[in-house]
Amino acid sequence: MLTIKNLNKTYPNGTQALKDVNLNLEKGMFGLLGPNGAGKSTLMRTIATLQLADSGNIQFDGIDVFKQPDEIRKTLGYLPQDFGVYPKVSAEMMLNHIAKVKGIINKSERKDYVADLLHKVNLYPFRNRNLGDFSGGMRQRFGIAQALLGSPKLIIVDEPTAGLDPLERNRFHNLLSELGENAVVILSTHIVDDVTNLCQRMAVFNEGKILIEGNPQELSDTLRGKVYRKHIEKSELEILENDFTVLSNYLRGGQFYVNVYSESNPGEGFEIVDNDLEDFYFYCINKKQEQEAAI
Ligand SMILES: Nc1ncnc2c1ncn2[C@@H]1O[C@H](COP(=O)(O)OP(=O)(O)OP(=O)(O)O)[C@@H](O)[C@H]1O
Repeated sequence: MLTIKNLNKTYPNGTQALKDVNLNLEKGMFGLLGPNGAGKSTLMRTIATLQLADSGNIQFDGIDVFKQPDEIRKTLGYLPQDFGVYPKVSAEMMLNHIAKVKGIINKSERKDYVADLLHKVNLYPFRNRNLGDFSGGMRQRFGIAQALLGSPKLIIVDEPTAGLDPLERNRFHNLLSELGENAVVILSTHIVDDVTNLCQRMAVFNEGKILIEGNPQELSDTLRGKVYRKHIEKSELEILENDFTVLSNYLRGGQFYVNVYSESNPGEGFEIVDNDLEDFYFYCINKKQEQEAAI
């Protein structure tokens, strides 16, 4: 349904944010994982018709995104990373306005529709409050509501759960997975667990390129039996990094641990772990750095 072909983008300052990106996405949720500056937002903004690429093309259900931006906007729901609001307008008034712009002409139909959306994101009790008086999480939920207006068939959400408390995050996840039944949903996030839990397909994106694409579970399984954990003192980390492929280091219960990639048991004190997508993600990013170091 969404086809991205040979997409390239270099900003005027010389930063090459997209390097020959190719993707084919079908209905369902697609997760985009990548470190800061990988180019995720650039890709999202380009699909959302907010900026042009230097070359390449994007098609959605027969619509050429660059040539027919107005057509794609009719079927697009977009939640950007930084969602600005008009501070002196109430949530209900703003949604009502956007609904009108999106073509919901009938007044009472629009009222019901907006009320339903406000219920969905748990903002109905605050519908008359000005957006400027919303908390960060409430603002984010409002952003989600506006992205869902008009039953979009292509939904792009850039780090949508940032600032949401655990209850609202769950609520949003349920909402997104419902939407994924009828739409192409692209979820850009730093939260690896969200991709594991929600997405049928995913890609690891770094330095403007797709490093790998696939099903989260299948990708994670490629490392099965090759990730080992060891409890170490923090001061030992540097030595370990010289000898092993350290995927990550973290604290658990106040203790310092490393996860290491190895074809066989790396030695005393290491135990095999039930690896997850996060290990795979770090493995991809790490491998890329190793390849660059070897060149
Ligand atoms: N308007 C711009 N002008 C110049 N460089 C830009 C611009 N926007 C982004 N960049 C650069 O392009 C690269 C990709 O940025 P982008 O925001 O797309 O990454 P990202 O993966 O979304 O990062 P994050 O996870 O931090 O949001 C970065 O090096 C960034 O500094």
